Amino acid sequence: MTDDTWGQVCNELQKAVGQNNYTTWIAPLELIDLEDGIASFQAPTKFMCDWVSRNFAEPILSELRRAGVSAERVNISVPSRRPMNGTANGATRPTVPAPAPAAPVAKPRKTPRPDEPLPGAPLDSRFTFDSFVVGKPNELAHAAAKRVAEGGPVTFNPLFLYGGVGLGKTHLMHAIAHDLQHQRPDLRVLYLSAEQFMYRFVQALREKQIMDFKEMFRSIDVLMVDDVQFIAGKDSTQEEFFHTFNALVDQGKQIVISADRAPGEIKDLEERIKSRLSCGLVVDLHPTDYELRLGILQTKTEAYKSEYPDLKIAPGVLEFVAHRITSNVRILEGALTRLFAYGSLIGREITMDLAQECLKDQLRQSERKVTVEEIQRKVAEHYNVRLSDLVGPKRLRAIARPRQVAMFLAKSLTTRSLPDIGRRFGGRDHTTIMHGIRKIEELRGTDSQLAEDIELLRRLLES
Ligand SMILES: Nc1ncnc2c1ncn2[C@@H]1O[C@H](COP(=O)(O)OP(=O)(O)OP(=O)(O)O)[C@@H](O)[C@H]1O
Repeated sequence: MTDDTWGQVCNELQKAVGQNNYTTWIAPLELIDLEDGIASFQAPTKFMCDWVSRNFAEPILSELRRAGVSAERVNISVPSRRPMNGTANGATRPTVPAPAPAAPVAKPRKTPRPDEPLPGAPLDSRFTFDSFVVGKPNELAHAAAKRVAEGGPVTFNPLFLYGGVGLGKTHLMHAIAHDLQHQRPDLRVLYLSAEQFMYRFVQALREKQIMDFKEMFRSIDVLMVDDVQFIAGKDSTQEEFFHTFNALVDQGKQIVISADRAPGEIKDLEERIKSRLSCGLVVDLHPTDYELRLGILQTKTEAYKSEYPDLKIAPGVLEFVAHRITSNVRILEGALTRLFAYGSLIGREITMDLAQECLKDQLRQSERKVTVEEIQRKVAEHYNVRLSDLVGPKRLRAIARPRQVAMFLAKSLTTRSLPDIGRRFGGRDHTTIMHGIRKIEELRGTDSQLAEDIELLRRLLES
């Protein structure tokens, strides 16, 4: 086979397997010879040799045949000793032509040694299992993380942790890494964010070090990737992540992933990746409840007090903060730090008044803003009427009463004016709204069912 024929085959292969796969897997192959119907290639690493044999031998063979080469089999091997130029036996052989334009000369490749430090993100020494407070909303995630941290046989792969901002995903991943470092120092554990994964991948491409990148990632025993939603829509990074993921899972290595939502809900993430991510254990960290928030505040206060024994905090203050700041743990921690700083600066006990004064901005921000539309939706659901009827002109009592309840709640739970509320109820006049509100105020005193409904709706809307 001439170099021209092979060049032609390569062009067709690029179309058949895609540019990315071609560059990663086929371009680095070295064509050795074609004898007795066997097309022999050499791959730079064992991993690559296995991967290409499993995934690309078929397309290579069929493109060879289409180019008129009589080949029956493709054989890929790894050179026992590779001289810098030429092949194992020293003869100069045609190399697979690279499709990309000339790029900087690649640095010599190196195989990762087990003792070589991994290019992960630094671990926060405060994020341990000891400092993680467990409550109902996070108990499953905590238990699963603990299991992975034992470093025993892989039971679920991957462990996929998801939840809203600041609920402890990163904390748990760091805690796993800390424990593994102590209990299983023999394991190569790598924690990094999906953004860092992409950055390293792009850097490897730029520096023509992609094989080093692949080998490094495939040498890991426990890989943890934080905020995986970041790679959604980034095609080449997704592709590389997918291959890394598969290679590790195939080798029985543990993977832990975190994201801000469930795999199936991450927009612009390839279907095959979503399905791969879902096939282990998917656990969500629920928003905190009052007990968990209070537990976190108490734990952090105790830790603070052990360092600053003079700190005095009046009874009820932590309960007040846990009750009022409900957004996420990061904001809760921020509020507590602010309280401590304030208390130590003025050198007084942190009382309820002081807490209210010091946290007024946070308290205002975390006040839940209920909208008129939300109220209408919830009321319509509760009374089983259509939303369009609730805001429409129908005067039937079965619709008029829920509508008045919604008007009443809109006035008491939002800051909207009566004319504004009227506009949101199908353009009604403000006097109609006022009439509706008065009617409900009156009835509430006598109709206990109505009073109960209103209380329930209020709680639902404010939760
Ligand atoms: N259950 C908990 N016990 C103690 N601290 C917690 C708990 N949950 C969260 N935290 C603390 O809250 C802060 C935010 O947590 P973390 O960074 O792990 O959130 P995250 O879920 O990764 O958020 P993001 O999606 O923004 O990355 C950290 O300081 C962490 O220690």
